[in-house]
Amino acid sequence: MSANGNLALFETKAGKGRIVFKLFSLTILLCIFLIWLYRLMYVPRKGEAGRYAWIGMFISEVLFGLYWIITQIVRWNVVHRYPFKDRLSRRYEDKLPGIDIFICTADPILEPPSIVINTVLSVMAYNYPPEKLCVYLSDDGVSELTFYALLEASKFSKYWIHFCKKFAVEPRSPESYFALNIDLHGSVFEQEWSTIKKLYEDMKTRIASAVEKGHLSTEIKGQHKGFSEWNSKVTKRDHQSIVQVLIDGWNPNTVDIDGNPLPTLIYLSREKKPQCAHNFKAGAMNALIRVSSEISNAPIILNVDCDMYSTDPDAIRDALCFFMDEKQGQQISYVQYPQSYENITKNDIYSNARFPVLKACLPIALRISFPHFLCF
Ligand SMILES: O=c1ccn([C@@H]2O[C@H](COP(=O)(O)OP(=O)(O)O[C@H]3O[C@H](CO)[C@@H](O)[C@H](O)[C@H]3O)[C@@H](O)[C@H]2O)c(=O)[nH]1
Ligand SMILES: [Mn+2]
Repeated sequence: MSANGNLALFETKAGKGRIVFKLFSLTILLCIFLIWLYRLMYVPRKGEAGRYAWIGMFISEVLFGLYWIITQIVRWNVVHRYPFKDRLSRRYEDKLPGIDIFICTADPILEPPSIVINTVLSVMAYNYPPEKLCVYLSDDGVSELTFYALLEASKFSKYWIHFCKKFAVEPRSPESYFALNIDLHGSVFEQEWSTIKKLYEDMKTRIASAVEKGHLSTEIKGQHKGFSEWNSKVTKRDHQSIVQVLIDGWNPNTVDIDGNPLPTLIYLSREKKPQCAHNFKAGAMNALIRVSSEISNAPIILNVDCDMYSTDPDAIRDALCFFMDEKQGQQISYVQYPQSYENITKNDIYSNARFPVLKACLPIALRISFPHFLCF
């Protein structure tokens, strides 16, 4: 129960088996100490064989031991946190805050535009009032192709967001959604599914052919005034700042195919000069904060890398349960979503799926039970 008699927006529950875990952990700690003691007591004397190998082993064991002790800190008092979105809606549906969503991309080859727009579309389609969402794509690769793909995505979003909300589809990255084996029940759904899939495939083909050519036709460049920012002087390490509004959500005429408002969508490529350090993602985030503070200035910022997408359309509402809880919200300034991975090799010998991390460590380290962001 929170201060003014309302039920709390999230709940904290102690994890099970904490005592057993602590006992288990202490036995390992004891073993580590015994190994260190053994190494110290039997160091080979000067001139004896194996002295340096012994000392090397001891140093490694001390480092690994200390690392292990640090990892135990986050597992010591396991708690899980559960957000209550229904309570949030009941109390704050009319007063939900604006959200600025920052997506970072840096290289159109390593992070292909077709992947970047899937990230963009997945966050534009959140179950959240669109007029309160402002999506910024920061492009450190200053790529015309990325800008073109975003322009295409801004047009497709008018169909996609409407389709997602009408049929409550998940996930909201079109690439991942259309890769699912879906039971196409009911004629209305089937018809709309096919229409949207065709629009998506056509868009993908147009983007792929532009990427393959490596440049854009005059016809494409005529589609938006923003293309005029690119000239022969623009290089990845030296260019002026580019800010282009692709969807102006504040304009009442900007609507989806059913007349519903759309989230704002903005392209940003911060200024870069060869003599100034650009500071990678951190530099991009600083630029995003400065630009967004002049445009939307939302009190909450959501940051997503361009090589992942949001798997839960209610992810924002989950985080808001933590920030807006009347009693504890003031003490929370940061919420981390767990990540999981697609495109894993068959037997996942390097544990890229990070099953143990996701199922065992993250809920503990982050102390939340949460929807995921999925990496491509
Ligand atoms: O000059 C740069 C370099 C990178 N990025 C972006 O930063 C993000 C992360 O970079 P990446 O190379 O993909 O790093 P990862 O190791 O995949 O990402 C993890 O590690 C990063 C560095 O610790 C964190 O910033 C990320 O959130 C985390 O997912 C990506 O969206 C990039 O596009 C930029 O915007 N500008
Ligand atoms: Mn990455």
